[in-house]
Amino acid sequence: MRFGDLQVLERVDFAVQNGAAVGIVGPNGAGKTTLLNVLSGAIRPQPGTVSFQGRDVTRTRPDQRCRMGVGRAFQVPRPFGGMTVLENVVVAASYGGGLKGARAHRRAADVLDECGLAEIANRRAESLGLLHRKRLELARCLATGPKVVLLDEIGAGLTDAEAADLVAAIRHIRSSGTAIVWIEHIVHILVQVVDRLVCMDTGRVIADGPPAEVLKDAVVIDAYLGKAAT
Ligand SMILES: Nc1ncnc2c1ncn2[C@@H]1O[C@H](COP(=O)(O)OP(=O)(O)OP(=O)(O)O)[C@@H](O)[C@H]1O
Repeated sequence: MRFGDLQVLERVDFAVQNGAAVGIVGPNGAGKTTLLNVLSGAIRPQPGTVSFQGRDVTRTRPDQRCRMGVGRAFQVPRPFGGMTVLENVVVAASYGGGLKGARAHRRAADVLDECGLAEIANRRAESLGLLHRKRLELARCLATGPKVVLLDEIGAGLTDAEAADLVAAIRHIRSSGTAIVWIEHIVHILVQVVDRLVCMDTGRVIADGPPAEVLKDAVVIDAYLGKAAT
């Protein structure tokens, strides 16, 4: 993937198995969000292919990929501010999940429970603080009934207690068989959920494997962890 003269992803070969949980780390500007954009269909790789469950989806629109089971939670949540929390999740269940009427409402109610939002279901999204906005972003993603969720820095800005709740919620998602691809700078949170870590730097995958091994890889320490620690 390139933007003008800027090569943002280069020879990235990346596969996620059914039900797997993969963390993606790397310095700012490494290309992590761009990779999620390619996987979700927001941008088309040039050249390159994206497959989902054995089907080439490179030319499939993001909304169609969502209906197929590719869910996404964005780094900067943008809910429908004038709608309530419940209405936002019903929209996701209906348009992203393809459910109608009572079934969409039932899915939305279940997801609100799962994400700890049931008590504020009738609040307008525009009135929410950061924690609840992040939870709503996750809820909207889950309401689409995904087979894989692409999560972009949903832990950023949360307190330790809030992050612990988030870890529990994401573990629960995983236990239901949904695969997880999670970009996160807060590595100690990430490794509580994932069993594989991919480190990117300047558009390339520089390490890919069990978290304990990736975190002590000299190349990863030099490109990412060393800089993060200083
Ligand atoms: N639409 C775009 N047009 C031009 N350049 C872009 C575009 N999107 C991303 N970039 C550039 O691509 C590079 C990778 O950006 P990307 O957001 O994928 O990095 P990242 O690893 O997710 O970073 P961060 O950890 O800061 O979120 C950056 O140099 C960014 O400025």
